[in-house]
Amino acid sequence: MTSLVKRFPRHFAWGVATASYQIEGAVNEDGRGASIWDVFSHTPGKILHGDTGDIACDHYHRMREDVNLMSQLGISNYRFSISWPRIFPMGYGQKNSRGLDFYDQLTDQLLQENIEPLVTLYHWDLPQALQEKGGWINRDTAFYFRDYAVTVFDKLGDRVHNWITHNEPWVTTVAGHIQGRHAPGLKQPNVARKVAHHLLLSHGLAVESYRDMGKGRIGITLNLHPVYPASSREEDLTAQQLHDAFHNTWFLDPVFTGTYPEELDEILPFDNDFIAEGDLNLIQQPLDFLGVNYYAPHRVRWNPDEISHASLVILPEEPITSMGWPVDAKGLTDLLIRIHYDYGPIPIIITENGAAYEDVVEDGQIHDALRQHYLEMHWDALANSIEQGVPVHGYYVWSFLDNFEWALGYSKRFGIVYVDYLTQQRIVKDSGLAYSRFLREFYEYH
Ligand SMILES: CO[C@H](O)c1c[n+]2c([nH]1)[C@H](O)[C@@H](O)[C@H](O)[C@H]2CO
Repeated sequence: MTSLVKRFPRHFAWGVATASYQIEGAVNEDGRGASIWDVFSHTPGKILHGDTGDIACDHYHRMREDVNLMSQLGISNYRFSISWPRIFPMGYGQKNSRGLDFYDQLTDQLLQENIEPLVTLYHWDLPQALQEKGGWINRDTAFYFRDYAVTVFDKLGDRVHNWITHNEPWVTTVAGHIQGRHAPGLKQPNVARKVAHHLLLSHGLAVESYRDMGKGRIGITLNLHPVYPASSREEDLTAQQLHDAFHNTWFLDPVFTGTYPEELDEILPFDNDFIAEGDLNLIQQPLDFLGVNYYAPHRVRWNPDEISHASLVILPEEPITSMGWPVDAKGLTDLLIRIHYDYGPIPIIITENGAAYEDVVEDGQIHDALRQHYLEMHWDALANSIEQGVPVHGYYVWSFLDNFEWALGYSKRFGIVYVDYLTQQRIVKDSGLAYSRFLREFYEYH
């Protein structure tokens, strides 16, 4: 492993990541308002096994224990998200001081343990009260988001210097408003362009506000995939182009060039009456970094029945995780090089990378060799990217803890720390111990 640590720069930020609804629990405590995920998870049939985030990892009550465990493992960077309905139970108006206090205490605890926070403002848990006013279909939500962001910047900005406005607006747009498999559970493709635009507008408003308030770094996190054609046939090359627009440039282009990709109009035609003068300038304002969530590449073949006119192809011989996602670390290198050369020298942080596998507790240990190998292959791919000139500044494992995996509930485990949901016991998996050893070597070397 020693050779690998030498391939990363001295100040490279190694960390772990989580998200509020997936780990906190305490959904009815200390003034928290309902989120769209509380409503969605309590709607019969939406979540596997009827699981909900009501308790999750009980992190709201175990925060100090969890931060201490990170410190024991030698983790020095922690990405977490803030639950908007803990701060504004109705989404706007009267703020909830006890909700702010939780994140205030979490931030102080992290800093006491020399762990640098990276805070995501929105990881999908919209206040239900705003959904009842139209949610992201309503342009007002973008401005309520800005006001929420300003409140959090004001409370934590003296100690938090690294911010992410949105986690994966594509998922909110597509899974939440086209496919219906995520909250708010809508199947309305005709609103998708508007939802995506309002999410991006809210990003721009938050960045603009931060520039007036803070001196730290702010970016956005996008879920991105390299897209490979299944063959050199013309139709598969067309599928690659359209799928790339649907999954990648739909959000990369407005953020970095202030335009929407024309290919998208073939897939999701729209009348641009919801785009106001100045919106795109606001959306494309300079960022300090791009957060990239990478798990797997997409290999596609032409399929006009799919919204992106493409179907994913999994090769019979390629290894997959328990999510059915291919294991292909070179895809990370290909993706980062493409971003670097298509969108300029923007610093990149891998804000999520990890794998779900079936974990078995044996004599109090979890020998998750497949997850450990997945992670180590991706660290090597990341080093290759850096050696090819891509300015990668950090990497966060998804996830620190096993947690609520959205529509799949607790059936999928991504953690480097195992959570026994009956007892809430934490058990560090072999992959977590390996990460700890790697970090120790890295810090000793540098
Ligand atoms: C294609 O994977 C996406 O980029 C993605 C994967 N994941 C995510 N986005 C979300 O940001 C996390 O909340 C999920 O728990 C995590 C694991 O599913």
